[in-house]
Amino acid sequence: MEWSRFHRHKWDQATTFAWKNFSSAPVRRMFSFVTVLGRAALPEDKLKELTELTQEMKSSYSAAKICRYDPTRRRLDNGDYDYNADNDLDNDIGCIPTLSLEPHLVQLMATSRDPEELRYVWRAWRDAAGRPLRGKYTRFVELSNEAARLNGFEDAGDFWRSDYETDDFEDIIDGLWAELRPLYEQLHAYVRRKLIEKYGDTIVPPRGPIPAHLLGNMWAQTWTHILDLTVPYPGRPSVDVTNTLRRQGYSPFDMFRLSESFFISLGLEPMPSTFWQKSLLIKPTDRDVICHASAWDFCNGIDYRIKQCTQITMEDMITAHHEMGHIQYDLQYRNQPFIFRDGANPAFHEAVGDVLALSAATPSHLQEINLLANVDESFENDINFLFSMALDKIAFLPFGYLVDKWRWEVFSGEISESQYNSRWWDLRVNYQGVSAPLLRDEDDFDPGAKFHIPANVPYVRYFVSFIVQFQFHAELCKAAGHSGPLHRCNIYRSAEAGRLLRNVLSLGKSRPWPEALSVLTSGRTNQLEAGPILEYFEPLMSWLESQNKDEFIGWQENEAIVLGVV
Ligand SMILES: O=C(CCC(O)(O)[C@H](Cc1ccccc1)NC(=O)c1ccccc1)N[C@@H](Cc1c[nH]c2ccccc12)C(=O)O
Ligand SMILES: [Zn+2]
Repeated sequence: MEWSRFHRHKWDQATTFAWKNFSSAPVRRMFSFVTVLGRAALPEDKLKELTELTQEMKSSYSAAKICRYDPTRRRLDNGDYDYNADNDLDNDIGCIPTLSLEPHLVQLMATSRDPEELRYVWRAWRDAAGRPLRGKYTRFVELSNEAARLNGFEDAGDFWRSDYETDDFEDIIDGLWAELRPLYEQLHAYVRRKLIEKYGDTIVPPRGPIPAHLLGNMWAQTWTHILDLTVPYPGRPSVDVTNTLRRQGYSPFDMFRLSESFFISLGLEPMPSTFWQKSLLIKPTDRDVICHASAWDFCNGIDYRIKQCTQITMEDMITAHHEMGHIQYDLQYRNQPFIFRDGANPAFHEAVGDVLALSAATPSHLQEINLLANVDESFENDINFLFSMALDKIAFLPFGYLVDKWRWEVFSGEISESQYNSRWWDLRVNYQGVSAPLLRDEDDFDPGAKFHIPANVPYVRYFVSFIVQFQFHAELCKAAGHSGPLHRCNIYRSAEAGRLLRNVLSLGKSRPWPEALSVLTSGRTNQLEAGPILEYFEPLMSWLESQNKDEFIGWQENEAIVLGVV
């Protein structure tokens, strides 16, 4: 509470100055930030309620557990699994919920190929993590909007979008999605065909949305875990090096060291020594922690930490790069005035680590660090690599887009509490072309089963990051003197690429992000552009179009197969 009283006092002071007329642009910029108080603008009692609500939602989500799938458990007369059997203990088959999202359910959703087990896990997680938050969320929205209005914004969504310092942000996002949707639809059609080959067309509708539980991820936001079912040219060395990492005895620390060595090879900063002592890289066994990965800057130029419940998988190696990218950005702008120690916009912060991972994940780099056997640069291997990258970077786009589309409409009141879940599934079908594998209603709260909703972390930053990271990749590859297809570029050890990256990251938030983009591109552009990501995936787009020539592209909502559960 102390801090907010001090903060409000500074706010009162700052808002009394006629700072908007100050002659110095950086000083005006500083005042424009320090006069935004956020939730501390609320009266004490409401601030307390909002803080407690957020804490309750986060701990409820982090503690959620489900029972093991047991196919022998009682079934309804229509043959469906009786989910309620878990709870009424009188028939002595009640269970003890023991499975957590990380690592158990992540692992199950990635590796199970039993549609019934997948459907059980998909639903049980939403019962345990999403449903209990529904009532809290409505009050949370009210208080968040009140705080935003006290800061002069329309609502909390308006406040969040202000981080991008442009009044046509939604148009920009819509335009980028329109450019990328054709590529997504081609990937979606190809993957749907492969899932029909695996599971049959009674489960996967040939012209409809893909049931969300079959895509290898709890939210169907990344499809990398069904690479084995969908890879274009099977029988070649897999670019998923999970097994090699395990065979070579990699520890979580080794994976973070691997990421650090990539940063150092570019001339960027090593992790401070305290990082290795104070970070939490392994899930503790004695207490519940919030396992969702995060990176922390303790604002003293020394103490920086990552918290990640790391598994030895390729996915977690990529995430390690992502998290370390946050720390690297923190280190690069640590000499800026305090108020400017932030990303040029939130997407830049999400992009840093991913840019390096675009090089680190290339087959040539994986060979260089002995994680992949020598593979020849054949057309088939190229397509396999691009396809596996698309299962992450392209599959994610509509999800990255729709999460905050839903939240902005909740904050603005376009979506009322009675529509939370139906509007969520409208967006999931419309943008992502995925459907719920069983009936949903307004007792469910499926958005709440995704970390960023209870944790109140904005999400469109990832959509923008997945686009801008390819602009970074293209420019750094140019600086590194790369020639040839963009997807083969590896900037490892390039001092020139490192210098350009440092020039952009060290700006922090001292300049509007278009100026940071102008530095990145040597003045060629200052806008978000889909060109680089489309260029990167161009060979795959042509290949998919030829593979899909007899395929139904897109999906019809009424084709969705939804199995009712009484
Ligand atoms: O949430 C994350 C990674 C976590 C984070 O690093 O973005 C973390 C989220 C967070 C924010 C606030 C409190 C707790 C967690 N963000 C940070 O740690 C962070 C650090 C410094 C500045 C800004 C954010 N990724 C998203 C999007 C995503 C999916 N697949 C990916 C692959 C690579 C990179 C991102 C993703 C997700 O898992 O759905
Ligand atoms: Zn992040």
